[in-house]
Amino acid sequence: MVNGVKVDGVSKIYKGEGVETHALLNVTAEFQQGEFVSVVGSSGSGKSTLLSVIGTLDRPTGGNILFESKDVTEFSQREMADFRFENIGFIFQQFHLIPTMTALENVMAPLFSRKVPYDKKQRAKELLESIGLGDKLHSLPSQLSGGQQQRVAIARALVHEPKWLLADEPTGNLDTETGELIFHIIKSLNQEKGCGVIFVTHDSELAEKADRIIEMKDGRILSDRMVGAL
Ligand SMILES: Nc1ncnc2c1ncn2[C@@H]1O[C@H](COP(=O)(O)OP(=O)(O)OP(=O)(O)O)[C@@H](O)[C@H]1O
Repeated sequence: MVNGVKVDGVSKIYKGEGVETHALLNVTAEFQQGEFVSVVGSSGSGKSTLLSVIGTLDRPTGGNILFESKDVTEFSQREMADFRFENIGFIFQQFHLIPTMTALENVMAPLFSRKVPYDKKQRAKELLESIGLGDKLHSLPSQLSGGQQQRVAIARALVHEPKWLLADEPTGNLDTETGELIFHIIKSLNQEKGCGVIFVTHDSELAEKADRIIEMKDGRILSDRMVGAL
């Protein structure tokens, strides 16, 4: 029984116009529930691809991905969508907020077509308040700074209390200070809510603040170590 996520011999080949790109090559790693893992590596090393296949946004070409022993690579599209809703929140470098919706509406958006046993508006409001946006509930994204928009995106990713937060360079568009603030918000949510975090970053200083660092190169894992255990 895997208590978390097991990536087992996963490969991903992109095919297009006669060219094959081996984005992931036989990658194996385990992620324990609740841990905070950074993923680093040069551009094109496969970090985003790894996150996409773990998050069921994309299917691997080979290998298996097990969440608590359930193999998500065998799921239908529909099963994958339900699985994602229940288990995974994403944040990206681009905030991907809906420009015509307020902060509060953006956070509630993933819940619109879902039946949930709690008050959607109350949940979204409390989450925004907890990350310091209680006075911006009715602001549109265009009225918010980059750091505030990313905070809205974090609240949206966590509104359904997923077991995993997958973050693809969430500080990439922010200045250093704001990037650190965002990192600390994610770290404290990881500690408070117990959601595991896989955090792709180019920022080696931030990466060192995780529990564990995975370094990728050419579609493979080059190193996988606990922070402080060099
Ligand atoms: N949809 C796609 N079609 C074709 N090739 C792709 C696709 N997505 C990624 N790739 C290729 O797969 C390889 C890994 O890309 P990936 O985006 O995972 O790297 P990365 O480490 O996240 O890079 P970066 O740090 O620049 O975001 C690259 O060679 C990339 O060009």
